[in-house]
Amino acid sequence: MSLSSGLNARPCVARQDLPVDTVMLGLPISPFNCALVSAALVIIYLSWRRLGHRPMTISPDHHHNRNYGQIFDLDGWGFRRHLWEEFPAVVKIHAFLGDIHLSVTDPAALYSILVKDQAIFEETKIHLASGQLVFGNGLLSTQGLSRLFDAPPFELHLRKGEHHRKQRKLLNPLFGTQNVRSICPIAYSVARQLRAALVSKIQDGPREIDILEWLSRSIMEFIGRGALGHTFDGLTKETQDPFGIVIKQLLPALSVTRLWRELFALTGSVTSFRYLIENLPNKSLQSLLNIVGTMNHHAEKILLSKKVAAEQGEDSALHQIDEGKDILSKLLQANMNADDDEKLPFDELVAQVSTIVFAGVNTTSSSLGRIVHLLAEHQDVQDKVRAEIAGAQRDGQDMSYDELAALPYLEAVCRESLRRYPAIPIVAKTARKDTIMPLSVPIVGLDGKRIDEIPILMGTTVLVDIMGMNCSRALWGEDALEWKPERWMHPMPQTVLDAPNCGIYAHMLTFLGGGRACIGYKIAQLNIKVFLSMLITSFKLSLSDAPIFWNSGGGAYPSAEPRGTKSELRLNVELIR
Ligand code: HEM
Repeated sequence: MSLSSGLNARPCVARQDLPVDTVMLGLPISPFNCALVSAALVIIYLSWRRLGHRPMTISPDHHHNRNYGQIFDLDGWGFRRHLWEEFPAVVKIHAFLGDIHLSVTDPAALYSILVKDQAIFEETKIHLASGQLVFGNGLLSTQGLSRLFDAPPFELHLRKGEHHRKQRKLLNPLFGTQNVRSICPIAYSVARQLRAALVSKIQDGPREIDILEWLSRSIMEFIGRGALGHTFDGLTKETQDPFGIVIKQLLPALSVTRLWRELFALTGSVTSFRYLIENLPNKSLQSLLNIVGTMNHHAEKILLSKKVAAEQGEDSALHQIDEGKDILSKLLQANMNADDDEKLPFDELVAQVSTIVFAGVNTTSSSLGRIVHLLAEHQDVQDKVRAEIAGAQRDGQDMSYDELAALPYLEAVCRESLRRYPAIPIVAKTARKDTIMPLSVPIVGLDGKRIDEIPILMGTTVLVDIMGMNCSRALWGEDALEWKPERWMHPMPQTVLDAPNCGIYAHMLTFLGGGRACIGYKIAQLNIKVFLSMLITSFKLSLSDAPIFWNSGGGAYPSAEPRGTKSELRLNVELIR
């Protein structure tokens, strides 16, 4: 076949030096080359099966011929919006190597994917395999809720069953309101450092500043101290903590290696996936591995120091940063007190450390960055939020978690920004067995037939269009695409209340829903509100001449040029108090 002929056509110089029994398809026999050839054969077989043999009855003829790359394009906003507007509910997307994905915005279908049938709709292969490679067995990468899926080859290679649920059971209470309340003073302490850093930049008068840089550093510091009991010192030292540096490098490193990871995930095995990545002499992949190595080394160091403190009991807590109020210290305590079969092993605890920083920092920076950008554009809203906070503060004292949560206009601004501009606009899930996906409202296929529900075949990937549902006109009204904090000062539209509620937050999908919803959403809200209240009462933020483009892709971030790879958000900052 063409694979072998292609390889045989290569110059034979290298082969002539080798004994006959050490070559295979023109490559020297080594474990890596065997794996490479096997992987290539599996990938070719899978692509052939997808292209030629995949039944096309899985979705309505509501299909779209454009490339899947457009959905994840850095400038994919327009294309996605076109999809929701032209094809509400469900649309067929042509994906990698001829695969078909369904992009979904229908609330009943989303309820089925995220809540009712969440055991069927698991994380995609690339998500799980990459997560295993990068974090090990952390929350983002352990397999889900069900023992249903024992079908080879993919599931055989992942640790199955209740793994993810077991981790959530131990971790969920630690991210609850009580613990979030107790880290509120840490948020204020970091907010004051943020204020001091900005004040030092504008001593000589108002100035244009890349505010995102400072927000990201502060959020990293808050998550470091509040969640891990570790200071990155990102606001005080010029040199940055090595753990902080690699955490920042991880997302870009994952983006540039996406194609390789997509390809290797097709082998259906985490072991082969890891083997291929570790052995392919490719600069980007090797750089990803270096980042992962450094990140895990530091995560382990943090955990070991916390573990020693936890074992020494309460006295040692007093000597720790923020007196051991952080979530990791509490996790270690909970793990020590848990029954043997509920305990997490050491490697799974290490995996949670980098998972939490990775999942928390970029998303919160992006969301807070978006809010300050919107407030710079809408000075009237900025003034109103400032007046509300100033009116509620007693003698300049920090407001408690509950007092902040009770400010209606601040809440409205946060909700509306998180609704209209979710930091993660799309996530993907794969059906692990054949199922039926219901629809709230029947749709009409291109053949004119009415479609009430959609049969989904095992292996089909569905794209949960978070932004599409958050901005659905059918749910939120004709003004759904406008940013209007005032909408939250009135009762929610009946259409939203009547739709199946699949999100954990304010009837929207920004923090997703179901068993894999964001575990840190209360921390994110606390973080956003404390930092915002400090910023808005100290500074006036306004637009400068610097251009700002919001890029899409896996997660939203601003840059100074379209499709910019460097994130930045330059605003004018003026001290007012
Ligand atoms: C505004 C800020 C945030 C947004 C918009 C956000 C959004 C999300 C979304 C959409 C998911 C699901 C991802 C997927 O299924 O692929 C998720 C998961 C997760 N988030 Fe967040 N997040 C935010 C802040 C945080 C914070 C502050 C933390 C931790 C301190 C955190 C920790 C996590 C973890 C550990 C998961 C994985 C949960 C699991 O699979 O069980 N997030 N987040």
